Amino acid sequence: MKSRAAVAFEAGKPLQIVEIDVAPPQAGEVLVRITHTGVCHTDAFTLSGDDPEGIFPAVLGHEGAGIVVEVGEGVTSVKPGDHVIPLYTAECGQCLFCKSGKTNLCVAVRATQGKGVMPDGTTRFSYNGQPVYHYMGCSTFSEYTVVAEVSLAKVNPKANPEQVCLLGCGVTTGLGAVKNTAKVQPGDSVAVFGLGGIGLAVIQGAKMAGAGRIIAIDTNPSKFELARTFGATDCVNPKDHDKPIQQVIVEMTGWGVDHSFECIGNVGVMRAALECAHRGWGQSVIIGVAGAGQEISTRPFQLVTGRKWLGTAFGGVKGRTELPGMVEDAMAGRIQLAPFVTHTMPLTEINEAFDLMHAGKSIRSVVYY
Ligand SMILES: NC(=O)C1=CN([C@@H]2O[C@H](COP(=O)(O)OP(=O)(O)OC[C@H]3O[C@@H](n4cnc5c(N)ncnc54)[C@H](O)[C@@H]3O)[C@@H](O)[C@H]2O)C=CC1
Ligand SMILES: N[C@@H](CCC(=O)N[C@@H](CSC=O)C(=O)NCC(=O)O)C(=O)O
Ligand SMILES: [Zn+2]
Ligand SMILES: [Zn+2]
Repeated sequence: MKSRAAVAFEAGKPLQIVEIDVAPPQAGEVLVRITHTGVCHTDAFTLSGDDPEGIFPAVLGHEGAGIVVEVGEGVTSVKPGDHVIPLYTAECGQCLFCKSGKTNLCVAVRATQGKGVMPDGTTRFSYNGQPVYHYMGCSTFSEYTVVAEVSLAKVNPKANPEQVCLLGCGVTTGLGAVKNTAKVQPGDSVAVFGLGGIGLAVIQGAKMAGAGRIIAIDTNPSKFELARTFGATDCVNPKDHDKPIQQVIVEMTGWGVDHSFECIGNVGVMRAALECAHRGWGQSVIIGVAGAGQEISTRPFQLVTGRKWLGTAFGGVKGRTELPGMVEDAMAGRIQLAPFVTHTMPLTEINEAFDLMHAGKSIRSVVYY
């Protein structure tokens, strides 16, 4: 079948809106009509050419909501008409990782997903007879996409897709990082570096966890108002200080914060986030994705004196098990999604979403089909 799609033909170039061919779902696969998709910084990261797993031409996008159109052989957990959120972190329930009870990092389709193909090693997308690759197992920048059954969470059909698509990545990652990775406790102090969709979701999660002081840090002060709305108690612009930001945070708090979160993808800031954690027990969670060849560093003394460095993917959330409940929470107002959606646009204007992100003018742009 034909599908309108925004294709990344080349790194560093705008997406092109074209009509691609989408082959039918094979065994264990599902054809989904995407109705809405958020644009996450990770899409921009891969488009920039910095992603070691980046492969072109590809249909990017991984923060979507849609409706099942057709299922391949053997698919039993979803049927045509079901409302779904594609998952870049699958949940098969059978692999070593799923069964461990220790992680959400299912490996069922991860190896082929990283190569831009479906589990059988081939792609369902083509343009002018040439292969176009999948992305993060989702490819939500195509109106019709093919996804592995294990990469779909079935959700309440009454949910607003313009908002719940954000549970496909940004908001879930931030909330989950607080709850599952850092395990923030009532009264704990928190520092959040980077106030995009991820950082603001961390702030929302910290507030929900009953955190005491929540320090929001960004070089773009236009982000502070929304950060305060979500629960930030202090807002800090590193550019206003003539000393390292970690020193600023330590001086503000005495010994540093109980938890810090890096939500940018900047290895220098990752170091600062670790070094503003409390002596003896402070921990720092890396959420941001850094480019190929980048490495983190700090003095080992920072760890010797009790700080911990952690990381999280999709906030440690098991998508098929937990997303349906998170959608219910959003519908009941227990999770706020509306404030994240600063812009909406049709697919034809998707490049504007990237421009707004790079200009620091958006939190989330949601594209509709
Ligand atoms: N680990 C995971 O599962 C996930 C990771 N990510 C990653 O999280 C990061 C954030 O994503 P988004 O919120 O979508 O990005 P965004 O671009 O919307 O927000 C980033 C924020 O960081 C701020 N910033 C940039 N440099 C800074 C600096 N030196 N100091 C302080 N603030 C600075 C920007 O002004 C902006 O407000 C990206 O690296 C993305 O790839 C995103 C989703 C899931
Ligand atoms: N492909 C990159 C790494 C990209 C990455 O770290 N992705 C995050 C999700 S970012 C979402 O917006 C993640 O969950 N990683 C775990 C995974 O299994 O991909 C590289 O190769 O460096
Ligand atoms: Zn994302
Ligand atoms: Zn698994």
